[in-house]
Amino acid sequence: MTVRIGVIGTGMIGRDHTRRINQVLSGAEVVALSDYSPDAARAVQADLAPGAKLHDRGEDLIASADVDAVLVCSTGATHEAYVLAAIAAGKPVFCEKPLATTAEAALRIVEAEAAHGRRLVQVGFMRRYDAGYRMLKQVVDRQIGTPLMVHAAHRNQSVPESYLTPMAIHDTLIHEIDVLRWLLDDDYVSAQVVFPRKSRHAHARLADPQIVLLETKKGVRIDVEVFVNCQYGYDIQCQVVGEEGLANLPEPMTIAMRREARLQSDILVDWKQRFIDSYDVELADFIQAAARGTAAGPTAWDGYVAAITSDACVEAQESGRIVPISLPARPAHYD
Ligand SMILES: NC(=O)c1ccc[n+]([C@@H]2O[C@H](COP(=O)([O-])OP(=O)(O)OC[C@H]3O[C@@H](n4cnc5c(N)ncnc54)[C@H](O)[C@@H]3O)[C@@H](O)[C@H]2O)c1
Ligand SMILES: O[C@H]1[C@H](O)[C@@H](O)[C@H](O)[C@@H](O)[C@H]1O
Repeated sequence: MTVRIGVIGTGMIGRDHTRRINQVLSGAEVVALSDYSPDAARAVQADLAPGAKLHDRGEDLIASADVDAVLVCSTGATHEAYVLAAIAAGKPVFCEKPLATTAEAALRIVEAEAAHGRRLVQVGFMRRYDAGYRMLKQVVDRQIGTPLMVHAAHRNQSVPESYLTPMAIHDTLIHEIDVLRWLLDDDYVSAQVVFPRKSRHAHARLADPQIVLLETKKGVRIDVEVFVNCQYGYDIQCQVVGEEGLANLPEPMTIAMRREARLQSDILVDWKQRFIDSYDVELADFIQAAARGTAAGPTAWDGYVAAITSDACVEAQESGRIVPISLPARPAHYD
């Protein structure tokens, strides 16, 4: 069976996922496209999906009888409405992170999926599919004893002026929020944000860098440096310290070169390259599950927990205080 997919939002990641589905993966085809800007959808149609139908409204794409499953790749604030519409139509939906921009909105999605009675939502937390994080998880689970601390860093080379202080949480840290609770099999109980000296490369409305301190239910202490104008490249670091040893996330594969009396290797600059394989694997998982009329991978519940945690971190940014995080009990169907 070929899963007929409609993509809503044809910006950077919507375009890249369309390429992936039509040129890299098997079992699916992008048959419909929609974007708030019709030119963006037309450009992706011309470049990557000549047979796809263009829809002015995402809601019409979701309702179309030609579409079996939906990818929501529009800007974060628009996700909730499209995911709810896909659930109402009974169609599997892959939603890019964040699932929603507030915890209340994410909860509405969790409740709609529960009322539907079957999993339909996969959230685009692709790091869970990354070979490096998967290797790290195996080591953390079996070889370094009880985890005690995590030191992590999320560095982007630079960000545009439209990127504001809270986006360091909703847009960037959200990857660590999800992947670290998965890695540790744990949840968060509190968040604090502290601000080091500001980089001169950060614009007026962005505090950069930031250090986010999270504490988990099991007592693990986590520090994540978010530094989105680090200048030198795109760099994701993660070190777990356990009772019997420590483990580091592997660096991306690169050539170590000896030249002109220097040992050198390249550092990536573009986030699209850093997790390129994991995007392929997450969408392959989505396609396989969608062919069975359901969803796999990171759940709406994971998206909801990430939203609660993000909200706490933003409150911590604003208040300067340690903000408690309390999660409702996880519904049994997400076990
Ligand atoms: N998983 C990842 O690593 C990753 C990477 C990048 C982006 N993302 C997420 O993907 C989403 C899109 O990010 P992007 O970088 O592609 O942004 P982008 O700005 O390049 O593209 C967003 C597109 O959505 C369209 N859009 C806006 N409102 C819309 C609406 N109401 N209906 C339909 N289309 C609408 C815009 O016209 C634009 O073409 C964001 O939620 C972002 O956080 C995830
Ligand atoms: O939307 C992007 C994307 O999620 C990247 O993975 C992250 O490193 C960036 O900080 C964020 O702006």
